[in-house]
Amino acid sequence: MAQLCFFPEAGQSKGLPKQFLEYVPKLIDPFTGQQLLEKLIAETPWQQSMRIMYTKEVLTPRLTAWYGDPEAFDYQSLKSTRPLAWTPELLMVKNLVEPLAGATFNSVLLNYYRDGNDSVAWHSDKEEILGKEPIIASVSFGQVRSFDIRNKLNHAEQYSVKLEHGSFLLMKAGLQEKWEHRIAKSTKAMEPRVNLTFRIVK
Ligand SMILES: O=C(O)CCC(=O)C(=O)O
Ligand SMILES: [Fe+2]
Repeated sequence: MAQLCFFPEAGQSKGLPKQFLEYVPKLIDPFTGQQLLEKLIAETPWQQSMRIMYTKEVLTPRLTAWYGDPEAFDYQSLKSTRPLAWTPELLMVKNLVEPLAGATFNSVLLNYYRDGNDSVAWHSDKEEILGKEPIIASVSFGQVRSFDIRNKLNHAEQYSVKLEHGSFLLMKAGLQEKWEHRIAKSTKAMEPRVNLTFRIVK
């Protein structure tokens, strides 16, 4: 794997399980990042999905979109809609992250957090379709948001990384088994943020 910076910036809490995470604050320069952010917000066919919470159906508190190699997996057996075809912008970012991740991704899930009310609740990405010990590469644009992680067996063990505009976060093999993550809502005014999570769907 290429040599990465290990959390060189302030703003990251101490004690992060760095064996499972790599963070590069400036993978993409701010100007290019801003252009990508605006284009992704304007041109992505964003959807708001439903999920079951206890017994009620609720709207996911953010917008999402799914892109990928249509021939790489049987999306019908995944009970999923067909992924959208890669755009030049998404391929550009994919080509940047693959050498850092040491992996070739066949899909990307986009998350659009419109403001501080948008969030993703505690979860780990460990669906069967991602295989055992998945590697996920995450790239963020726009508003800096806190990526919190907590130990599944001891919720008091909690850390956070501030995901900056143009930054890269690698969730390495093993993270999803022991740790959960979230992007919490914020009562402070928040500008839009778009996050790309590159994944390998089996
Ligand atoms: O927005 C983020 O940084 C995290 C998104 C996430 O956890 C996911 O898509 O599974
Ligand atoms: Fe996640």
